[in-house]
Amino acid sequence: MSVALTSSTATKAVAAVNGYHTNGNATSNDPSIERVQIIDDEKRFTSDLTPQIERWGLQNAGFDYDIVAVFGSQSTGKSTLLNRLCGTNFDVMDETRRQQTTKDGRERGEDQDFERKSALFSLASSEVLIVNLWEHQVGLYQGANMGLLKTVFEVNLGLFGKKSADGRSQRTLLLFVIRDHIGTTPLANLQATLTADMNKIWGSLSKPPELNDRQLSDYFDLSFAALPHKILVPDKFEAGVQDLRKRFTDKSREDYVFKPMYHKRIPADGVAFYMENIWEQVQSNKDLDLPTQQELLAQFRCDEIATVALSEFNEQAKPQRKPIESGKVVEGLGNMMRSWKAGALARYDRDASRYHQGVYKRKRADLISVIDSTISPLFLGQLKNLHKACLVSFKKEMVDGMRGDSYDFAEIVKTARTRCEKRFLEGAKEASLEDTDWSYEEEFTLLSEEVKNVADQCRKDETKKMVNVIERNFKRNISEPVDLYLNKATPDMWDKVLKAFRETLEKAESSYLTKAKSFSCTDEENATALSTLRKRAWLALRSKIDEQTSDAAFLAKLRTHFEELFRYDEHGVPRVWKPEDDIDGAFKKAKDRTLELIPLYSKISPIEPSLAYTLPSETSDSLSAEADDFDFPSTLLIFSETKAVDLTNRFRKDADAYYVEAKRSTVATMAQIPYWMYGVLVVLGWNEAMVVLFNPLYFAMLLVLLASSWFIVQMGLVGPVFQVLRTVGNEIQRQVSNRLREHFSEAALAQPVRTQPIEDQLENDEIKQEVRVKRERF
Ligand SMILES: Nc1nc2c(ncn2[C@@H]2O[C@H](COP(=O)(O)OP(=O)(O)OP(=O)(O)O)[C@@H](O)[C@H]2O)c(=O)[nH]1
Repeated sequence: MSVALTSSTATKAVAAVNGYHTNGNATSNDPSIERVQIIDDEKRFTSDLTPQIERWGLQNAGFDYDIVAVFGSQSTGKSTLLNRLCGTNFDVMDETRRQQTTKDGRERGEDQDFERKSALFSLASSEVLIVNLWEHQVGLYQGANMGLLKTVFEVNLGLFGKKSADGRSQRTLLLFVIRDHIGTTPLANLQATLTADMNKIWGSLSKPPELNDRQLSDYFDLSFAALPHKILVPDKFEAGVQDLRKRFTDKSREDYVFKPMYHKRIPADGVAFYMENIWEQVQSNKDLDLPTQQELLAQFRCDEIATVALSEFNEQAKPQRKPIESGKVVEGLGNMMRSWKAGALARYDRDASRYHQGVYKRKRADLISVIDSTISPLFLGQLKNLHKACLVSFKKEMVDGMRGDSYDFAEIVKTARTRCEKRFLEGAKEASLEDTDWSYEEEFTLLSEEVKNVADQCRKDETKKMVNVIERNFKRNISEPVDLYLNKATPDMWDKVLKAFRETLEKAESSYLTKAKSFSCTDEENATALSTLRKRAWLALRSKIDEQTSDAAFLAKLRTHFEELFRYDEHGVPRVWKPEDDIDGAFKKAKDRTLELIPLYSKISPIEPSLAYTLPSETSDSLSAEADDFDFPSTLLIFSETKAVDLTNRFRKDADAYYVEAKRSTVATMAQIPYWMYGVLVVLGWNEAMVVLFNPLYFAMLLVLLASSWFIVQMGLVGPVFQVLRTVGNEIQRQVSNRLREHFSEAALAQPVRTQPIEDQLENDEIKQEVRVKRERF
């Protein structure tokens, strides 16, 4: 596809730029053939070029476009030629009216400067500059407008004299189209004349000193074409134009005009900006340095392209920001980021790689760094979320693993840690992009530390649990021996208790050590746990002892002991006190021996010194959060002195009560019926017994009575029958008493037997008083 650009004669060169589009009303609605006036009458560059390039469908054409400019005197058929060569629709002057379509210099006044600038602009922009002239103008310096050409060459040297950044000189094709060629003078001759003229002009140029030795051929290729007379031989003219057109369209031809070396290498999407820049430079009369222009253009365009690529990239990245910020691990984030980045770079490369390579590469590096810095928060967020998720699943795995009764703690930690770290590393690697300085090492170290802390905490909890279980078992195991030994007060009682304590503790310790192996506890931890265990065991023992030596329990023990001594004889037979028995002596002995137990129980002190157990006082319970002030020696003491005195007193009261009871029982024995009374009864009751035996009725009743008694005894109903009888008797007695009370006065009934009061025989005044009160109340 070609874009045509026209220029004009020396006087019309200014108009030429405008003239390209002067009558630029579209003759068709087809946007692909719409025209645009690039520079208006006010020398302003149009803002409509970029949209027009899009409408032409050239936006993404890259280098696949060409620019041709035409240069020539007024009304030399420039529009006619371009319309035929390039399919444009420039207005052609009406042949009958001879009014030019390109605005004349006369209309805008003689503006040599604008003329020069427009020529300059045309040359800088196009690959092929058509120099359009009548045959008869050949060899005529003024007529062929060679003055302007000279200027163009001079400026051109300023423009293209220097080599571009990539080392090549910008070349332009000058295509001389000789119009109304009659044929008298062969084209070769005309060509030679024009070439000679060109070289002459070149020679007369005032060149910059450093370019003094440069030839015309260093910058320009000359090419020639002749067209027959359009009016006289229209058919031949049209055929000639069609033939010339092939040089514009057929790439395979050797004389194809748009050779790549003439191309300005400006991508189509940057042409507008490039042209505008050139025009601005031309306008401000600055020295035109095309390589710099190309660089400037590249910077501008690369920025634009990068911005587009970046906005597309941001659109893609945006939806992932929320889930990551909300703490979610986005699966396949790395792949997504990779594909966004690759997409953005591909987009950039496609459009920007055609521009100045240095700029393109520099901007590409900038783009990469912007992309990386945009997605690096996603990467960091993903790492953080991964860290959290891995830690949570590690904890869960630990908890699940420790749910059963039998498990290998070390194995559970190992498996869970390996899985957690593997998951993190896989996720982190997936999210890391190549060619970045992103690192997940720090996060990984943090995770490893936290995993270790969690594992340590679990181990501590487990150790605590284990110590608690062992402690419970210990308590269970120590309970029975302590009960047994403390209930039987013997001098070596504490030896037995401590021996049982040591044995049970040894078992508990070895059970701890066996289990602790799978926990991979350190020696230090083991030492702490064992010392805690010992302390707790000791306290458990002590609490068991406390249970056995509580006031009530201990007094009961003393009473039992005393009873055994006082109420039972040495064979364990209960004593029945007789008046002649030495109750006082037995009482004193039993009491003294019982009181001996108080010092025995008051302190944990074995007879065998090796059995004595000690714990360092600073032993702390590292597995319990409670602060404690443990003082081992004080735990050996069961009763204080005061407490011992108190217990002694309380026991004495109990013992005295026993003594009173014993004394009473002798009084009760004394109150029994004397044996001789039974003899008197037999003698006096003999007659009555005989009557019963010899009276058939009484005898039968006696038999019935005896049979009933035998039956009751056989059925084991003696107890219930006595109970019934007792109840009935009591009731009768109560009834009789009531009746009697009604008939007799209290004075007649109250005739107490005067005996010496029992309390007078007691030693203790307090007990005396108590017995007295009780008796009076009774
Ligand atoms: N004799 C002759 N006349 C031509 C030729 N080509 C075009 N014309 C006629 O010349 C007149 C001017 O043609 P244009 O194509 O408008 O010329 P132009 O150079 O574009 O004119 P301006 O833009 O006004 O400078 C028209 O009437 C054409 O028909 C040619 O090769 N020979």
